[in-house]
Amino acid sequence: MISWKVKNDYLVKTFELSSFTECVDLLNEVTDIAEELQHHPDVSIKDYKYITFKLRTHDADAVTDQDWQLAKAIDDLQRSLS
Ligand SMILES: C[C@H](O)[C@H](O)[C@H]1CNC2=NC(N)=NC(=O)C2=N1
Repeated sequence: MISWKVKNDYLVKTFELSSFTECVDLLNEVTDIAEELQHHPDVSIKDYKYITFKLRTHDADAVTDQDWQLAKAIDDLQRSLS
């Protein structure tokens, strides 16, 4: 699995899943953790099965530990759903 990369000042990862539904299911799970952490990703779904998360701490105008914490949580959720 491709790991998170810093691109244009965002921490970014694209997951190739099996379907649009799997992308939406992952996003629904991420919603809960984002609310818990009060830290929210930018999200896009492209070509029905590629979901991209872009993380950045707006308050700090940088990638911070909070982004890495959310990134790890997204990886854990994705693993738990697969
Ligand atoms: C008050 C609240 O905690 C902040 O506005 C949070 C909300 N969610 C956030 N999400 C992200 N990605 N970056 C932030 O700086 C941020 N700030």
